[in-house]
Amino acid sequence: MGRLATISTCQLDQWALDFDGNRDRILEAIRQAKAAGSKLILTPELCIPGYGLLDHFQELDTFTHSWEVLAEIISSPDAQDIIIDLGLPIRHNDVPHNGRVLALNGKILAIRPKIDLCNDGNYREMRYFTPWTRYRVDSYTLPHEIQELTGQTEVPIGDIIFQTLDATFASELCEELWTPDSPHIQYSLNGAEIILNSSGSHHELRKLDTRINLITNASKSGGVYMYSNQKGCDGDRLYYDGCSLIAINGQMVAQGSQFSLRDVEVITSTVDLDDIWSARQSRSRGMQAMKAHDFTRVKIDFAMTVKTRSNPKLRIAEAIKPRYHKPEEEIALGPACWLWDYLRRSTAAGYFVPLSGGIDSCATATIVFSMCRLVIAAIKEGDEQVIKDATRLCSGDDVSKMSAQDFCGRVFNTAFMGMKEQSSKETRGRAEQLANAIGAQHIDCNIDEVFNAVKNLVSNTLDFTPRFKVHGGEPGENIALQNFQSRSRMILSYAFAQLLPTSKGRGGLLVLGSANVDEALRGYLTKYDCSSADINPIGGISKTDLISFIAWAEHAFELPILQEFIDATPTAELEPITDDYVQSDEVDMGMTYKELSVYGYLRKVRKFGLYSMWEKLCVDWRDQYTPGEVYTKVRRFMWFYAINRHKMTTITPAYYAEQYAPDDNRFDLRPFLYPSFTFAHRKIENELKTMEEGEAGNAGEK
Ligand SMILES: Nc1ncnc2c1ncn2[C@@H]1O[C@H](COP(=O)(O)OP(=O)(O)OC[C@H]2O[C@@H]([n+]3cccc(C(=O)O)c3)[C@H](O)[C@@H]2O)[C@@H](O)[C@H]1O
Ligand SMILES: Nc1ncnc2c1ncn2[C@@H]1O[C@H](COP(=O)(O)OP(=O)(O)OP(=O)(O)O)[C@@H](O)[C@H]1O
Ligand SMILES: NC(=O)CC[C@H](N)C(=O)O
Repeated sequence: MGRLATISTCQLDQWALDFDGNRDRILEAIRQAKAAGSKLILTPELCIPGYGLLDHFQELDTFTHSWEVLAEIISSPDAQDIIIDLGLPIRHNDVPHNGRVLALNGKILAIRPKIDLCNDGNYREMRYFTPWTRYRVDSYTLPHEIQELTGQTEVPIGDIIFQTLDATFASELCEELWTPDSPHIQYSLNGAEIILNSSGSHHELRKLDTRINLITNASKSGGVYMYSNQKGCDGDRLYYDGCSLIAINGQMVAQGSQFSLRDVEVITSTVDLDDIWSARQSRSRGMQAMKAHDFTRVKIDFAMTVKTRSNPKLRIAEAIKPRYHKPEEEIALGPACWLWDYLRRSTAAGYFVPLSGGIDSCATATIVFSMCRLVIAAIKEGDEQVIKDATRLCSGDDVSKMSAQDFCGRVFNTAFMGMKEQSSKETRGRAEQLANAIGAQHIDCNIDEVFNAVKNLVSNTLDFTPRFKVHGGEPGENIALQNFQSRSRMILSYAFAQLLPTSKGRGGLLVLGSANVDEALRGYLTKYDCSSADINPIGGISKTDLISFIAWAEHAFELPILQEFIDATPTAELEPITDDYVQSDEVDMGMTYKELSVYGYLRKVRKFGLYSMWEKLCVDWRDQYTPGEVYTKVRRFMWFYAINRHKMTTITPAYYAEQYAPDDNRFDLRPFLYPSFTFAHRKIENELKTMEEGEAGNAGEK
């Protein structure tokens, strides 16, 4: 008894097309795994070029450079005597595949191409890769340079199981785990002891639970399941959230961090492969195993395990409980890590936020502060890369003794841009107090001059003076006047971001947006106002989640001022305040933020049209609203959604965090010029009529 295998997985903060950096991070992970006594290391999906290359996967250079980097890795003296599982695109018979290359001691063992590609939501793998056919195995002719390096010409490529002298394992790539008929089922029935899952899986609020359930379920009938994921922002809207882990027989024994600024994190465990035996001793499994597909086995002349007796001190990993963050923590940490990667990789000098005193820009600013807290914590832990990047951002100054507030003051500027009449002293005061509390450099100014200049120019040119609604103006005039203000703020934001003394990096300060996912869905924003920014950390987060986040951050970040943001009624402050009128978001929108979350979920996640949405809500909301009232609500939502959909084509790139994000650029592809939904309206109205007639009939019978 006792076949002890010490094995490693890792999470790497790769960057699309950063071949040098990606290679260095992979080699560092291999070094750390070897230092921990590992005989096998798993790396994330497509980790050599990076996962998020999108159409760069169609370039031949990407294939060539990936092999060149692979050659550098496998020939490195640091990468010997350990089985290495690497991710790169593979061209076989001129068909592109998303592949894994397994190597040992400078030789290629075999190639495992991905069978089930991911093509939902943000994923477009079918655009660049062809799925490998299940159970197929071919011979692959290695690129000439690799032939020269390894002395090999051909290696097996396909759906295979690997067999060392003392253990068996097989690869399963990311999405393959998420399918109903995952390859690991057949591998496991064939006796494969370890499944190696390499992933490029992004953060989404409350998603980790699904991932961990899939992994623990995949190993519950006996076996080891290793999971390796990318981490960080690799050049796009997604944050890959690590959580690489090792499980055995349905129980987790190791889990990597979900959010951290560490570029390389290696997770190593020693597992006893003989522990798998007992978990596989059911006759029903045995009978299924007799009928399992017979896989090609790639034999490896290498021992992965040691006997317990030869190393009695080796500690076998024990079961641990999965670690989940609360959604509020996920909001604080995920976008903060993403912002840090974006800042250091863009080489900009810092961030700028137009701070209104409302909850959304407050959330964006608090996330920047969260980033500063993470940076300072990483500096204290001695993270060399973070120290280097932070020192650059602070113009070479010593960062070792800085507080989060000190660092924030070096990389973050905010500005309140008020109107003398419309901006209340409360919003102005809140903005300033928040900036002071987090240490940001703050500007307080009024934009009346710009507003009046635009208004006068337009009035003189058109010989027509627009008036606010409260002064007797028509809706169109009222909105035009609001938009003069909001669009001027956008121009001023860019002017400040470019010219503030802190703007010493390439591109100055990056302007952050703070339109939330619900406003985007309803179109409650002015096109090209401050909703237009460089990037937006909260554009994929709902208003309700943002409020909970601010409530959490008040205590977690010791910022008492945040309570005042929660207590305030959300208002755009774009219309003059009078004795009996203060503009309020939910009144303006004609729906609540809570309702918007429901519509967003039904439209995108449940894939409901107007009619199905009405049917569903007639049931879900039956205690509050009649079917007729539900119809009015759904119809109103779809109307605003449709007339404002064009705003999604230019919406600022946002951290993707919510399943119902309406971002038209990558995630939610739909038309932006809609007809009115007369067909669905008529159908519902007919049904309402039938319902009314039925009720009248029933009443008559009584
Ligand atoms: N089908 C179509 N395809 C392409 N473009 C189309 C279009 N229809 C209109 N447009 C364009 O869009 C323009 C109308 O959109 P836009 O200029 O944005 O203006 P609009 O949506 O009419 O008004 C902005 C709304 O957002 C509210 N707001 C503004 C600022 C902040 C907040 C907040 O608290 O969050 C709320 C404000 O109170 C108002 O209700 C048209 O003038 C036209 O240029
Ligand atoms: N007085 C202001 N000073 C600075 N920026 C402002 C001001 N008013 C609005 N903004 C910017 O414009 C964005 C959208 O405006 P608005 O406040 O109307 O909408 P919001 O999405 O409800 O945001 P918030 O909750 O931050 O107020 C804000 O998030 C903020 O970045
Ligand atoms: N890269 C992939 O195959 C992604 C798979 C899966 N849908 C996830 O989000 O993790």
